[in-house]
Amino acid sequence: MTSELCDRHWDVIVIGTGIGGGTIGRHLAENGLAVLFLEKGHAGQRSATNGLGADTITDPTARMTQGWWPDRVSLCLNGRETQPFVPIGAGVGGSSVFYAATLERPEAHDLDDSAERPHPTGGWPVNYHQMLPYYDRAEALYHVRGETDPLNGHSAARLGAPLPIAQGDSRMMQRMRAGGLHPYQLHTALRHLDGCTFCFGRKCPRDCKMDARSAGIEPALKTGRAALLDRCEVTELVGRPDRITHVIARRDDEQLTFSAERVVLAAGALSSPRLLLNSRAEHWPHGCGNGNDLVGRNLMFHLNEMFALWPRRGEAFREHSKSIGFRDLYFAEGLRFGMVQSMGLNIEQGDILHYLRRRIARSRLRCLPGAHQLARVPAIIAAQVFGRAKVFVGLLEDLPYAENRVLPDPARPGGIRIDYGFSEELLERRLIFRRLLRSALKGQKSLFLTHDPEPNLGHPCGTLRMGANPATSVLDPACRVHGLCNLWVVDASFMPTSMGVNPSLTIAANALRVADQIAERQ
Ligand SMILES: Cc1cc2nc3c(=O)[nH]c(=O)nc-3n(C[C@H](O)[C@H](O)[C@H](O)COP(=O)(O)OP(=O)(O)OC[C@H]3O[C@@H](n4cnc5c(N)ncnc54)[C@H](O)[C@@H]3O)c2cc1C
Repeated sequence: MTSELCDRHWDVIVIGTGIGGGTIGRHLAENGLAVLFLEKGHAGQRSATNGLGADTITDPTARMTQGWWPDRVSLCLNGRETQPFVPIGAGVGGSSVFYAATLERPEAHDLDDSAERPHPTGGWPVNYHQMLPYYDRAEALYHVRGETDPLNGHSAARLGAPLPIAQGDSRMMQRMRAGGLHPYQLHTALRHLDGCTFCFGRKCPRDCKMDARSAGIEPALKTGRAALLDRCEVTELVGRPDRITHVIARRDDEQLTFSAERVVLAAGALSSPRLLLNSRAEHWPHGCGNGNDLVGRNLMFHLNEMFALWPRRGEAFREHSKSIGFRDLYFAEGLRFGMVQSMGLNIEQGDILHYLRRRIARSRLRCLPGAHQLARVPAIIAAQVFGRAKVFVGLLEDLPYAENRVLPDPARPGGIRIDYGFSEELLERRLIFRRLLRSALKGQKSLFLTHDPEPNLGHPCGTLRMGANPATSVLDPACRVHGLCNLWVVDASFMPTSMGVNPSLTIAANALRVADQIAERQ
């Protein structure tokens, strides 16, 4: 079968099957194009009920089989070198099979420049109004349900009805309203079949949670015009100065060559730049599309500000529901922050203990004999007095800086290196965000769980930024690599700024926009 896939000249090859790749591939296959998906990870393991245990979490083979990125990355964070595993997917559906399915729209100022809300890059080359029909379509494709945000009221025509809300959550929303906030039920990509167990943060065994697999790859394959080759890592793009002619990949130690009229790169914001930088030729001496040394730069993550909120005495959360969000601090005091949302996690005594011990380890108390054990006492008291708490996260927008970048790891062939530092501007904005959060939560029993700034390594973006000017961007406004007539990028790399919301709805909407342009050029 593999040789048949290699022999055929495809209409489109899509590299990577995450939200970007799955969404565009489905749309193109449904519009009559022959699409080949090439995916580094496995197609199997629809459900990950066994998950990764303490004994397997660092085992590359187990990680790969379960759909997680297999290798450690070399991370230089603010000058400190570490080798963590990053929480990104490597399997059919990419990271989205593990995501929490919160598909929220950004706000107009995330994309547009205006006198009231100046945009840090002067604005995206596609404005909010132009994106709106694609947000509608992406919401329909991913069966997004939830309540309209009372502060924005932007088109919710396509939103499905929110799920019935648990009593504890409903009371918490009432208290938030009484405190002047404007909470609403989060927008979630969920068909909600009978017996739904809310697979937020883990693989859904059915077509209930809508991700790139259930809403992208599987419907694409059903058209009969698409094919998928898993365990197939693309290692190089080959071509003429203005055109990709071949895609080189490795599968089971065998080198394979594929060809197509068009190539769509959707390997994720950490991997797509690496592939371009590894694609060198006489006419691409610094890598494909890298004439201006921008490939891999402007890497952004959100900063996570996590806090716990406790219910009132006598109230309890019955389930790990991920239902509440608010945008009161999205843009405040003339600054860009982001939305706040529940994470679908409740914390108990053990989690509070863990948190307190982490704080002690960082403070001068760490020198006190027995301080580690002493933390048990306030943890037990907190858990008994307050009960279980609900965890929230404030997503703080990150902005692009050229020195923050991803590149092939010079120390490990095939590896990823990330150089990332917190700018002064980000750290200052973070302090203000925390102050505003504290003030918004006044009168509620709350506890900040984040101490040091924490980049959300599961939200990388911006590494192949889109722009009208080829001197300052890698992709043109249609997400085509400047100077190449048949290479597009549709994963999170294209984003000029990280916005104040989760990225997936925008990645999906943009993939539909690019798909329309490719289909029209047929
Ligand atoms: C635990 C978790 C929860 C999250 N929750 C949310 C949420 O609620 N809402 C939200 O909007 N976002 C969420 N995110 C973030 C979101 O999942 C990602 O931003 C989004 O899925 C990224 O999609 P992508 O298309 O850019 O790439 P990816 O999902 O990274 O997909 C890229 C794919 O390409 C493959 N690939 C890489 N290199 C190659 C190669 N050389 N050859 C072939 N294939 C290759 C990879 O294996 C992978 O399958 C979450 C992320 C995590 C980890």
